[in-house]
Parts: sequence; structure tokens; C-alpha cells
Amino acid sequence: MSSSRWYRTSPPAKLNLFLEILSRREDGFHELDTVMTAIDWRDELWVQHVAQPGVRLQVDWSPDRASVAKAMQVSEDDALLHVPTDERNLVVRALQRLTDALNLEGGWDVRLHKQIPSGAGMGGASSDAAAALRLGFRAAAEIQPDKIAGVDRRLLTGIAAEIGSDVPFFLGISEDDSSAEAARATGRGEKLSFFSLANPLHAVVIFPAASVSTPAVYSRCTVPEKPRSSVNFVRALQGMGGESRFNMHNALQGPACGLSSRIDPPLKWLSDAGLTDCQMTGSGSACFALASSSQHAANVAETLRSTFPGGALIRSVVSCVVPSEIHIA
Ligand SMILES: C[C@@](CO)(OP(=O)(O)O)[C@H](O)COP(=O)(O)OP(=O)(O)OC[C@H]1O[C@@H](n2ccc(N)nc2=O)[C@H](O)[C@@H]1O
Ligand SMILES: Nc1ncnc2c1ncn2[C@@H]1O[C@H](COP(=O)(O)OP(=O)(O)O)[C@@H](O)[C@H]1O
Repeated sequence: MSSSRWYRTSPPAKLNLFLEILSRREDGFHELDTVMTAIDWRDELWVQHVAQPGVRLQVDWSPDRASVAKAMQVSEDDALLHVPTDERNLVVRALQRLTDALNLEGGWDVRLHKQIPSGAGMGGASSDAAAALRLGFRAAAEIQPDKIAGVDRRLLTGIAAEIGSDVPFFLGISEDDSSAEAARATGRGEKLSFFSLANPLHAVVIFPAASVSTPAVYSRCTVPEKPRSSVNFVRALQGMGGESRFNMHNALQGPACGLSSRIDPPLKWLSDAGLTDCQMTGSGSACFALASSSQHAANVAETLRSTFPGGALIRSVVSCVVPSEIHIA
């Protein structure tokens, strides 16, 4: 009934290239128009189905907690490095809901190696949750196929949207079509139109060792009288706009900067490094800037790692397809 096989994947982070607030909803959420791309800054997740009910999660930092703490200039027990292992972790929540929805027997042993910082606006927890749903569904199809018969992917998208607004994005289009790197998301983020980028996007990302609360940022935002639309932005990313530069936008940047003084320095340092298209991602605190090539991004990231004042995680990244490959061992 249970399998000793481990299912593994490497959930990617995301960057919000465009984010506009359209309206405030009765349920406390905001209607958005946002454009996200997956990037190759990844966690690593292993899932194994076992006979014992429940979800047991072990979390480590990769390559190790000490080196991540050192880069961020914080102690190893700093809150920035704390990742819950109980139902507050979206991976645990995802596997619990999947088990209930499919009426599966048994439970799950799970290992998570974190690299994506939390409270960064990079969607790490959401991406881990989507990966857990994909791995759990794949394992269930093998060990209890009768429970999967007649169940389609809409079950996963439904669970994903319940767990968090950003989780459906990380499921990607489908297991069969995994070619899209980006999506325009509307509604509270769960209504998705995936598309392929005309060219890979290279960027430098700085996480300034400070987390920002997503609800706190949303509570400070205002709804513009004339919200911007991402339609032309998406066309430009698809290579159909005839524009040579992308007009990036993030309506949450102002409210987040009002909450944390740690967001302005990365923006300034990226811009001083000659990267003109730079902004915060999501509700922050990570900031990024587009570079002209992987070499350009790598060079700027290397320079900033030795010059940026204070602790930070700094990386060069490239856009990647949204659903990460699943490995079985
Ligand atoms: C801001 C964004 C942009 O991609 O990303 P992050 O910065 O979190 O990565 C998302 O909208 C975050 O999505 P996610 O982190 O999944 O948020 P949820 O768990 O669904 O909601 C957390 C809280 O954020 C606020 N919220 C979230 C989404 C939305 N469209 N409107 C909101 O007002 C609500 O206060 C909600 O209670
Ligand atoms: N798998 C997970 N990895 C990291 N943090 C998690 C996870 N599940 C839940 N959390 C909690 O979710 C919160 C936000 O994480 P995350 O989604 O990575 O942030 P954001 O996308 O807003 O930067 C953190 O407070 C963290 O404690």
C-alpha cells in the first residue's frame, strides 16, 4: 500500500515583473494584475509515502544553516532562518489536504532543503506547497491508483488556491505542457494565463536579510484611480510589443518601503551598478534588476557580494519553466 520510493523536485522562486492593484475586495483580498516569472533560485523537496498516517517534515538550509546565516550576518537561530515544520508549513498543509481529498491511506515523510528566503516576495513557501501537491499526486497515482482514477488536475488547482493566492502559479500549466516560464495572474492571483518568454530574462536578486509581512504591506496599499494594465507588458515579454525596454511596475513597493528601511539600499545599489530596470518583487523585501546576459548578471552579483553593506543573499538568476522536473528514486 505504501511505497519506499522518494519523489524529488526543485521548486523555483518567482519574481513579480509587474504588479498593479485593481481593487480591494469584501473578503480582505485585493484584485491584482500581476506578471510573474519563475527563476532558477530553488528549494529542494523530497516526499515519500509511508504507512504511518500524518506528515513528518524535516527542514534544513542548503548548503548549510551556518553559511546562510553568515551571508545574512545573523545568528543561526535568527527568526529569518526559522521555517515551521508543523501545519504552519504550506508543504504540510498541502499534503494533508491532498490526503483528505483523495481519501488516501497512510502518510508522508518529507525533507525540505531551503535556499529561497522567507518573507522575501519570492514565493518560496507557495512554490514548496505546489511541489508537494505535484509529488504527492504522482506518488498516489503509483501506489493507490484506484484513488486517482477519474480525478483531474482541477483538484490540485482547487487545493492550491485554498492554500495561498500564489500557489496555483507554481503548479504550472499541466504535467504534459511545461514550456511556460511566466504568467499573467488576475483575481487574487489564482486566475492564470501562462506564456513563454521571447528571450530568457537574466537578473540580479538581493534579499536584504529582512522579511516583510505580506498582509501588512497589502493593508498599506491604496487602489489607484486609473490602474495600469499589464497587457502591453506581456506582449513585450512575448516579443510582440516592439518595445526595447520593459516598463516594470510594483504597486506594493511604496507601501513596503514605508514598513522597512531595508528595501531602499538594494534598489540603490542595483541602480548604481548600472542596472536601470530594478524593483522589489511581490510584497518584498527582495529586490531585483534585469541584466543583459548571464555573464553580466553574474559579474554584477559577484561585485555586489563583496561591496553591499550589511548582510544579504545576492544571486544572479535566469527565468525557467514553472513546474520543476520530478525525479523518482
Ligand atoms: C504579494 C504576492 C505577489 O505575488 O506575493 P508574495 O510577496 O507573498 O510572494 C501575492 O499577492 C501574495 O500571495 P500569497 O503569499 O499566496 O498570499 P495569501 O497567503 O493568499 O494571502 C496573505 C494575505 O495577503 C493579502 N492579500 C493576498 C493576495 C491578494 N491578492 N490580496 C491580498 O490582500 C491578504 O491580507 C491575505 O490575508
Ligand atoms: N515551505 C515553507 N518555506 C518557508 N517558509 C514557510 C514555508 N511554509 C510556511 N512558511 C511560512 O510562510 C511565511 C512566508 O513565506 P514565503 O511564502 O516564502 O514568503 P513570501 O513569498 O511572502 O516571501 C513565513 O512566515 C514562513 O514562516
